[in-house]
Amino acid sequence: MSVKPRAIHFGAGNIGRGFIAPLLSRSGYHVVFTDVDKGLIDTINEEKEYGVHILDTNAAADGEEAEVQKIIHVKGVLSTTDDLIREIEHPKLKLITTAVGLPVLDKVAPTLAKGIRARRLSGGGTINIIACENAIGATAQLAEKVRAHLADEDAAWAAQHVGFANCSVDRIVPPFDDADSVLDVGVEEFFEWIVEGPSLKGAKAGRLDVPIDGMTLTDHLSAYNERKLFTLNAGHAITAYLGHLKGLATVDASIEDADIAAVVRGALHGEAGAALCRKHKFDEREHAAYIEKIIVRFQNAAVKDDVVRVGRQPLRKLGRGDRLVGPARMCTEYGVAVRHLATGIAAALWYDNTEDEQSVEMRRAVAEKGLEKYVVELTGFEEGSDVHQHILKSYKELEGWKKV
Ligand SMILES: NC(=O)c1ccc[n+]([C@@H]2O[C@H](COP(=O)([O-])OP(=O)(O)OC[C@H]3O[C@@H](n4cnc5c(N)ncnc54)[C@H](O)[C@@H]3O)[C@@H](O)[C@H]2O)c1
Ligand SMILES: O=P(O)(O)OC[C@@H](O)[C@@H](O)[C@H](O)[C@H](O)CO
Repeated sequence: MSVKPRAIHFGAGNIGRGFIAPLLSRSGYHVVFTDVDKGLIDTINEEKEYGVHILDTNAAADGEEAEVQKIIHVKGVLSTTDDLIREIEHPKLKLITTAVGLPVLDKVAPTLAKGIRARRLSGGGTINIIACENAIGATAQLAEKVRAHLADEDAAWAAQHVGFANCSVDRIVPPFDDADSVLDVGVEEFFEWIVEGPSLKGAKAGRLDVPIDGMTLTDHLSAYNERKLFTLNAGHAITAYLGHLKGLATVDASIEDADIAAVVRGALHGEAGAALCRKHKFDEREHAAYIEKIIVRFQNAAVKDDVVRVGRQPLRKLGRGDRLVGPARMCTEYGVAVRHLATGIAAALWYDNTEDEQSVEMRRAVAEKGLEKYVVELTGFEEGSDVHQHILKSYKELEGWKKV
């Protein structure tokens, strides 16, 4: 039996293979991927390794090959089988992470509850669970869903032996098919994984027994969580929706468009940024540099990220606490006028992609309910309010941006 500490990662997709597993692996964990996709799990078990290609714009411009980091000795188990429950019982298991998409946590929760019960009955030790999804408090949401499936004695055991820590996770991992193996992923060089330290359980409270190289622990996660979602993801979404409207396929091509860049900079610097600095007392100059670094990441032509990936599930992205409406609401709370964020919200409402179920549902609702009422329903901004008026005005203006 391997003596290495083990980690199970739910979701062997882009962020799982391209970000979380590489950090776990280089920190000495044996990584077990679990996924609903049987083909993917079979391939992981056949190949047992894959490459992470670092997509660096400067290297690409100089004609250099991308650096490839090999991730070795990985294993896969299908998430719908009892093999996964046996993995959760494993005495060497220390950590469970997820990157499956926020709505999928509903499906992961009953499996985790079953695994936690099995671990208690088999005398297993303490573990930590971290949901690496783009949302504020994703792990707390998962914890609540798991507890709903636990019997009292299992919940009492979990309260002692299972740490649920929220996190903020940042690395752009686009669709990638430039390699021979389907398991290979392409990633930007940058990454940031910030985890709520006080929620972790182990030999020493507030830290992992086996630390992860590249993970930062903090006591102030909510500030970092909002900073990332309301800056990177807000800017990313606005770039993608405006790019899509103009018929552009990638994020780098979209941010090169002067009209789009002006909206993104306006939304991030003067609006979301101003509100974040007021709320969290971020240093204004440092925050401006944080924004500009993000814009350089969007410009990375080696990443070639797809606006359709970045714009996926527009209704989730238009959620009241999410990347567009969330910062707009924070602006109104902190006395900052909302203009460019209103354009971003309007651009999201224009997002028309028949292959995206939420886009289809949203465009149908715009037609059936009328834009005025639907904006109130989605955003909570009252009809006639300043932000509501600006969303409507931008929506009309953006019609002129549409590629004919
Ligand atoms: N790609 C990025 O740049 C990036 C960066 C930061 C955070 N994230 C977040 O990470 C999460 C995953 O994003 P992604 O880009 O890796 O998506 P992805 O589609 O590439 O991967 C998701 C994986 O989850 C699997 N999955 C679906 N249902 C499952 C279930 N019930 N059990 C186990 N596995 C299941 C899918 O088969 C897929 O392999 C999302 O919440 C996203 O917001 C993504
Ligand atoms: O994953 P989503 O759909 O929440 O958002 C799309 C992108 O903005 C996102 O995946 C970013 O690439 C990522 O958050 C970078 O850290």
